[in-house]
Amino acid sequence: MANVSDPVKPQTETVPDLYTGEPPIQSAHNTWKAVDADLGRALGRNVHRAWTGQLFIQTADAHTVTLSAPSSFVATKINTHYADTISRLWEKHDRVDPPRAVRVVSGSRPTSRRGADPDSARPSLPGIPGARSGSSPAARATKMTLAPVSELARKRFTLENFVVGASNELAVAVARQVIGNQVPQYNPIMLHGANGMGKTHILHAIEAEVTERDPARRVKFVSAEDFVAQFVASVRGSGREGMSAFKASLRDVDLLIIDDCHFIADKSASQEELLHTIISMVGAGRQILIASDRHPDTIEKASDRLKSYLSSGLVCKIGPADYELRLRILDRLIARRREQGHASLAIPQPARDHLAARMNVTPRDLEGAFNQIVAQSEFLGTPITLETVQETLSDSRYMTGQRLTVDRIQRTVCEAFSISLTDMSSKRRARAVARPRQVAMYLSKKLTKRSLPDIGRRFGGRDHTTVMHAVKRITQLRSDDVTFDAQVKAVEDALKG
Ligand SMILES: Nc1ncnc2c1ncn2[C@@H]1O[C@H](COP(=O)(O)OP(=O)(O)OP(=O)(O)O)[C@@H](O)[C@H]1O
Repeated sequence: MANVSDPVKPQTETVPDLYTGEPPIQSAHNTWKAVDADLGRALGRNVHRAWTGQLFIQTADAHTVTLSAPSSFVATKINTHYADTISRLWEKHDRVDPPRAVRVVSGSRPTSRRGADPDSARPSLPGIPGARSGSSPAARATKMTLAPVSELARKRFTLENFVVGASNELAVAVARQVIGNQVPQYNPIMLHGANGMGKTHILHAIEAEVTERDPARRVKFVSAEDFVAQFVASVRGSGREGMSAFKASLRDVDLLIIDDCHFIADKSASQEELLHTIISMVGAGRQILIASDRHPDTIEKASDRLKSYLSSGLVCKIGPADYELRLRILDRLIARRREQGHASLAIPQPARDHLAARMNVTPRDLEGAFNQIVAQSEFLGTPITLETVQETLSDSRYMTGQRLTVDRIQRTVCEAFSISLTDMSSKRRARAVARPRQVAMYLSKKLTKRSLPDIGRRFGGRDHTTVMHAVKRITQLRSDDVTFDAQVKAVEDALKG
């Protein structure tokens, strides 16, 4: 069995497995195909694409499979949020009997000219390899959730490293308020914003700063996925005591942080448990901080009661980063890379401008493109120029993030006007719903190549004349009403970057 304190070694054990007859690395690849497909379904396409979809098989032997993430940040996020799901699915699909332990490390592909990231020596899934034979999923879930954020993550995800702009300044102010005040001013606090906007960064920064400033203040950070896994495990397996222990582990703290809460939405029993957790924390005067990729009102399948409690304290949005903020994030990335020993790293101004202008989706995409450009220049020993940046960004992976679809327009409009996605296709005619719907139709016509009938179909099967009317109405309103015009322009800018 691989010792997690060893650095990642090339795969050594090539003896075919007695059960499958396949070499371990081959069966690992085959198993991964099935797990990869299931992960997309279990976590949702966006989450999978952003995180677990980036994993690849690093090594495999008869006992352990090592999955590698492209950076220590991605490895940390996967280990703190998705490790249990990966383990569970691996166990389900592994072609080797008994199923192998899985661990996630950060590091480059085996064919790379570079060695594995030193981070990879860290035990990324504490307890997993040694615990496989005897430990229950619940026990493993608990261990994983309690795994401390790595030192590296702690140093990196600080408020100091978080670049503040108009789209996130409220969230940062709220974070500072939570860090500085033991007595909650607003409770619960709900932080929402699309994937990759920096929610997890802020949450980790709060956790780290509170722990450092005041070790007596008990802080618990849990992903919604682990919340569900532990809740289900305690319902199924460990009787009344297990359930009490689960509740206590969440509620007997001074600050409870729950990430990716939208994950709980379609799980009714977990929703109920979350609701009672919120009520209990607020009632006891203990701070609860929750992050989600959307406004509570637009979490489909969340009960009205849960939505109402989630919105009952303070709801704080992190909006899309504008060009100026993206440029400053880029500067921060460059400065950090220089501090890490790449003192000569240089990106000429036109290349920086191009990068910040093109990578108009999220800070995560910007960071991914930056890493790609720097790595390419290091590996090839070539300088970074406007041309090399243009070439890298023409890669389809970066282009797909920017493609404007009716679906993306609808989601962005819903977020901007705080209505639910179902309202886009509903028959509701109240102005609070009908106007944003018209805005989404107008923007779909303006920003995509879709025909009027096609757009109509995507709004609950409406006629093309309805879309035409929406386009006329919004055009008229924009010229009559400057405030409304500014509102629509903000949405359009966010979509175009
Ligand atoms: N304002 C910012 N300044 C510096 N880095 C940022 C900023 N916003 C985001 N990032 C970086 O972008 C990456 C993605 O951020 P993070 O994972 O916190 O997003 P998220 O909103 O939690 O996404 P998800 O919903 O997918 O979990 C991280 O590397 C984070 O450090």
